[in-house]
Amino acid sequence: EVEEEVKRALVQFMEKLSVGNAARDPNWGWNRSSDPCSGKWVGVTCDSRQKSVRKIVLDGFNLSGILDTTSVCKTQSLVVLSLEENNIAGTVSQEISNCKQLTHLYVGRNKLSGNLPDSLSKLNNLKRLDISNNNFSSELPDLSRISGLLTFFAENNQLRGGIPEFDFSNLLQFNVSNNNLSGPVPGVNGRLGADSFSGNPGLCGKPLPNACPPTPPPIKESKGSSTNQVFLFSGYILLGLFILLLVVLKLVSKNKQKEEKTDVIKKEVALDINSNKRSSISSVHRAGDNRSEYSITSVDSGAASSSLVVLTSSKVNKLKFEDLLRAPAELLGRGKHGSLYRVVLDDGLMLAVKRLRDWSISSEDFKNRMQKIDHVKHPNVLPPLAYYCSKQEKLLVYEYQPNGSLFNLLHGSENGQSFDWGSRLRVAACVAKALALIHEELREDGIAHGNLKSNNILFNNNMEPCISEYGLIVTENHDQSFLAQTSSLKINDISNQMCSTIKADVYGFGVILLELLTGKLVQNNGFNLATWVHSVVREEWTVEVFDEVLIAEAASEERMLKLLQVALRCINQSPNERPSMNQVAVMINNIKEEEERSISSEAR
Ligand SMILES: Nc1ncnc2c1ncn2[C@@H]1O[C@H](COP(=O)(O)OP(=O)(O)OP(=O)(O)O)[C@@H](O)[C@H]1O
Repeated sequence: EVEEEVKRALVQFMEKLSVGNAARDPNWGWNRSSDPCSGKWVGVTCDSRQKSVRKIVLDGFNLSGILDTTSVCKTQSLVVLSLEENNIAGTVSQEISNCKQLTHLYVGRNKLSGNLPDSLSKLNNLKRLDISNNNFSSELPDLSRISGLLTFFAENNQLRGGIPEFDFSNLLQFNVSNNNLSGPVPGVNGRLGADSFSGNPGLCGKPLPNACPPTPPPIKESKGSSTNQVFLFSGYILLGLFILLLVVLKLVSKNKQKEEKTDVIKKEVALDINSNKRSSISSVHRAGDNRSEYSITSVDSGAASSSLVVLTSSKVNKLKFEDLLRAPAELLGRGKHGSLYRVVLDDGLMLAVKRLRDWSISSEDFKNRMQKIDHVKHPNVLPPLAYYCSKQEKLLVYEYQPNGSLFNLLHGSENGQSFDWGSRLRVAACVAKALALIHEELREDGIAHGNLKSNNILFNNNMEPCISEYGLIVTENHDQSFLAQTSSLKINDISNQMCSTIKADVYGFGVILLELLTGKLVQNNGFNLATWVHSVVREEWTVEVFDEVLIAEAASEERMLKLLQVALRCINQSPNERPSMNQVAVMINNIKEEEERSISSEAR
């Protein structure tokens, strides 16, 4: 039975919600004399033990009272609260954050009003949020911390203020049209159309037709929102300083010419970057050498500890730090370890600049690591083009890949519809080979990928998959054995740690195979892909796991099963049982060749 206190709160919630409604039929429930679970209250779903309420779904019941958030969130086990299409008034109060487990909150098509509470941002399990078609009139809460949010509907309210930065990389649907929002639309990376933002006279910028007026350089900004803008605006400041620099330089060089002939020119200019700290930028340029280095050094410390270093890729050997800062930057997303910006250079070359955060690595180690990472050359590996490293800031520059990620292809608007079996097998084979190479090349340096997931597999101009963001901060994936193991490892046990990072990559690759085979998200509403596949296979309903799209195209069940076997070996709970990426690459290549043979024999 449900706890008495929770039951009492639910009865109160309903009393307020249905005030003014005619008496309900006798099967309505929602009274103190029956239990929400065993008493079958209308709209209530409980867990299998009938002990806790999991869902309340009361859509279209003509409820016309007010929403008592405090009472309903006494039910902390609540996962779904859906009250759409009623006439409910009142506000959503701060106490909504007590509903910690909520994954779905639907209150659209009601008469709710007032402020949206900041505490909404604490619902970090939230996947779907619908507050559309109400009278909410506050600013949008900052939901960027909810990285798993898939849909957000807030259209047809009176919301005002700017749009906070959302994590658009996972968002499948987003709508804030017909409100009073203003300011620039944050970078949506072509994932959303104008419809998502229309009907807000004060909004501007892509994908809306009206461009934003030129932005003035920042005056003193409040701390929270300033860091990203500093990155954008420091470009303008720098441009001014750069012109100044040229003038100064001309004067200085005139004097110096007489003294000595040197092929090294050193320039120094003070600039104000990041939180008003005085820093200086110096550039060293060697005649006849196409490598350029730019250093930002703190005036306070005076230590020459940081620089923008262009790596061996020929594409940007003339890239200058100024070019990077001057160019407009658009936020593409915020991952666990930093933000990603798209920067368009004057010559049209598009770069993706990753601004790393919270990585406690010394500048020396960081530089060494970048040099090593630069050695990996493979058509299916995306190397960084340049990096920048100072005490406060670490940037990595990649070429922008316009064709999106494997995650987008599988779970984006098309849901993998046009991603056929042959292509999926090819992607699996290419990625396996490239990952095997990364392991081979970097094993001795103690570097593995560290964060392998479908978001980090990008498609280049030729729609070839490329492994990106390797060798950075090691991220925990859902490989529990890895977590358990690393936490018990001694810190100095480097080779062991290395081994488990490599095995964690194999696990990550196994999960990518599962995504390719099932078309399902890795995590969704408490759903875990690996656990689900295991349970389906255990029940011997194996064919049920495959993506409907693959079944519909009559892909070879035999070969899908073979690939599934490889995936299951990769996600083996015990890391030592997992194959090496070399072995995986061979197994997948065999499956691919088998597929190609069968296609050519069918064609005959
Ligand atoms: N070079 C690139 N070109 C185009 N898109 C990119 C590039 N690098 C990453 N992306 C895409 O931009 C989005 C944001 O990238 P970001 O690296 O910030 O997120 P993430 O990979 O999910 O996070 P993290 O790696 O920090 O865990 C992702 O959807 C990713 O697929």
